[in-house]
Amino acid sequence: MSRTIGDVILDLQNISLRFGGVKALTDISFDVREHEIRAIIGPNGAGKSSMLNVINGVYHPQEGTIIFRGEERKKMEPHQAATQGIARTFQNIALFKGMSVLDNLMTGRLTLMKSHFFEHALWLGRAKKEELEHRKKVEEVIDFLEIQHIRKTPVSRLPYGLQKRVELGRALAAQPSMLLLDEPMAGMNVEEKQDMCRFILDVNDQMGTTIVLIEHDMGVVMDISDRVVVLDYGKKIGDGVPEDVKNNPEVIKAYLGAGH
Ligand SMILES: Nc1ncnc2c1ncn2[C@@H]1O[C@H](COP(=O)(O)OP(=O)(O)OP(=O)(O)O)[C@@H](O)[C@H]1O
Repeated sequence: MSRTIGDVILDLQNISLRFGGVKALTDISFDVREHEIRAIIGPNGAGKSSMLNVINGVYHPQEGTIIFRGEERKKMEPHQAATQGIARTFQNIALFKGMSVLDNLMTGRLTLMKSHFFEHALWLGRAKKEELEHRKKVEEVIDFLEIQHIRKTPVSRLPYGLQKRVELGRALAAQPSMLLLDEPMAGMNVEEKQDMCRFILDVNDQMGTTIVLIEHDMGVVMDISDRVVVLDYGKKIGDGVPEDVKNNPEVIKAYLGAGH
């Protein structure tokens, strides 16, 4: 599949979010188009993770409007985000460390499971059929991410870079139409970063998944993103294609000021 960037599917309008006296986001507006890779960048504490949490319903903004696939809301609820096909990964890996890679990926299917807990426990007809279907999808993700050799390994025994890949796998197991990635390459060596870049591009291209990503590595951001939004102290200071953002004086000043 060769991707074509489509219409706006997520439109964030005038979002403001406060925690007591801390203004995490002030009047932020930007949009995300179908199939694009949209990066959110900015110095530490700029409000990037808060923005992802607004998109997937973990944080509720005091002001603003979120329009996702034509539905307008003041806030998103986590279950709405999940059922509407939004999945995310976290800055600090949030896997079940004692469980195998396969079982961790199966937890990514939970929101899609229809049969009742008791049917699963008793392995009744519908549950059995459903579980086999979920297994099949998870095996597809395992093949896609080239992690067949570690499918039975407990996550705690894996090197950091592979744990990050498993976390991507768990998000993909939910077959999201939009994937929110919070620093997918943080703490990785060059080779691990190259692998992760390739997988992100493949997910976007072959699965058609729209990607919103926070990343500190500017080389990576400028290489793989279609458009970049820049936050600083909770305010938007830049938005556009990588070339424009790179040459935006306000962005350069914010980064130099932050010692990047
Ligand atoms: N749950 C919370 N309670 C109180 N303050 C919060 C909370 N979450 C974020 N903040 C504050 O909001 C501001 C933005 O934080 P956020 O984590 O969104 O920034 P960030 O750009 O993701 O930073 P980093 O690059 O360091 O991860 C910070 O001042 C932070 O302390």
